[in-house]
Amino acid sequence: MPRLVVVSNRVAIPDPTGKGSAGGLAVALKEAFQAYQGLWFGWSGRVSSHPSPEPKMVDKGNVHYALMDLAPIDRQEYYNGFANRALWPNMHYRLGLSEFSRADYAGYLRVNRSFANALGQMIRPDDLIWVHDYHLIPLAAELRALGVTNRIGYFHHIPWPAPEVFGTLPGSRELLRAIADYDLVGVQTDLDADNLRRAIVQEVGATQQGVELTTANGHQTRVKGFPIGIDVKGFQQLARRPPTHRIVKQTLASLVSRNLIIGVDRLDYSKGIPERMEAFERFLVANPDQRGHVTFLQIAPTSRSEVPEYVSLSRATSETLGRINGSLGEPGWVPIHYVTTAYPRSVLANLYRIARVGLVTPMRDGMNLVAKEYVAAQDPEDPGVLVLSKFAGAAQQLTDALIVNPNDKFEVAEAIRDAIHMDRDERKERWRRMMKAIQDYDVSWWAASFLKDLSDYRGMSKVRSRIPVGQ
Ligand SMILES: O=P(O)(O)OC[C@H]1O[C@H](O[C@H]2O[C@H](CO)[C@@H](O)[C@H](O)[C@H]2O)[C@H](O)[C@@H](O)[C@@H]1O
Ligand SMILES: O=c1ccn([C@@H]2O[C@H](COP(=O)(O)OP(=O)(O)O)[C@@H](O)[C@H]2O)c(=O)[nH]1
Repeated sequence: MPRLVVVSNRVAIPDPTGKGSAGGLAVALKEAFQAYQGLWFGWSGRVSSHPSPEPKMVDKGNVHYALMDLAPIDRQEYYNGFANRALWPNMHYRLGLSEFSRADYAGYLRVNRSFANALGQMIRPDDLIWVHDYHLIPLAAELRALGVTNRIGYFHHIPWPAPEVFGTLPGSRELLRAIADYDLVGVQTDLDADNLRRAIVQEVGATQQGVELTTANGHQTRVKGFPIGIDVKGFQQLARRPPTHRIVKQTLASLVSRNLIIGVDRLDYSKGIPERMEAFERFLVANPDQRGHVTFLQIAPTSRSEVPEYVSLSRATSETLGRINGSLGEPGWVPIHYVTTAYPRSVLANLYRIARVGLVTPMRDGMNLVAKEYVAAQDPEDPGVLVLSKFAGAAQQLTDALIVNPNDKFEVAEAIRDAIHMDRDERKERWRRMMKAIQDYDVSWWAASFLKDLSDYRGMSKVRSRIPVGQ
């Protein structure tokens, strides 16, 4: 059995108390690491003025964690800058927000190179290497340039936009060349896969046969959709537990007999939070009988707060919230409850189960695990209704949600109305079909099918003679 080497920007070390809120990737990889001996390499999350070029090693269970600190300039240029101010908005179709800077791009390439230098020394000949996320696209190219011939896979968690959109980003062709140095590239949906294959053919001159692409140097790359799933059973168990957390008890007490609508998202412009608040406002204006009978709880943990666009979003969201609560609220009833704290998954599971409507309306989203968690948490005998944006990857699988265009607040308002009034039989039938979709493609399926495809790779991962990107 080969060793599994996972590389990601954020590394989730298990919380010894077991109480911490595990991130999506940590849960997703937990099972993969049970089947393989593992090494997980990435950023420690710490910034230090003189970071060591060697990782700090931490051992937990059968996984070795190799953690790299970043210098302040690296964090700024690589994470806040190129990854989150240029790539993230471009890949979420927000070209007006995409800020390219040559210095940031150079910082992005520099961090990828220093990660490759540190990781390259730890690689054994049979290791399977699995890289995650847009922060690390050039990593395989850098490893190849160091002589690493192992099988290397990459999973892209966010949307891959149409070639015409990605092509607007300076450096995009170089990044496409770099991505072709992976042996297997996984994306969330078939549409993402089609977009990426078209771009590699158009910009790098690769030839295509089905999901296989061959570049001029003879390297074969397979680009396929592997929709990420959740730990359905684990989430169901959490949701069935009686509410003990103060926040859940308080929410229940404050609802009295009102219906709860819930939204849970990082405070990110891709999630459409102010737009969703305005759709809820429209719902209340169009359905005055519902005023005082429904509460919308939006949980929106602060995210990437050093990036200017996120600061503006935070301000705009608070303004929208204040305006709506001021104009439609009544003594004893606040229409929208808004919190920017992150809650543990156990609390979310209880809240999802209480909520009559799950409102998941991103403007664009790779997958959106919250949509799947909301479904998993429901009471089979009295399930709530999921209202889901057509632009979330999850909409490709959860076709029994009420699918909406988040740009149309009238349409979203009507879906909220339909969800509130939907009879129990229809709710049960829709829920049953959505449950089947998330059970058939859960997180174990995701990790196992990606790793099987990567293990089966029989192409030749030759050392590149060409210069790595950015030189
Ligand atoms: O690490 P941060 O900058 O705080 O951001 C949090 C994570 O956001 C992104 O998540 C994506 O992956 C999810 C799971 O595949 C998917 O459901 C979602 O649609 C994506 O937005 C990002 O890809 C991660 O790197 C971040 O850690
Ligand atoms: O207060 C919070 C808000 C979110 N989450 C978790 O964060 C993940 C968000 O994943 P998603 O794919 O929906 O969006 P992302 O933030 O990765 O873009 C989900 O597993 C949520 O349960 C959490 O643990 N606490």
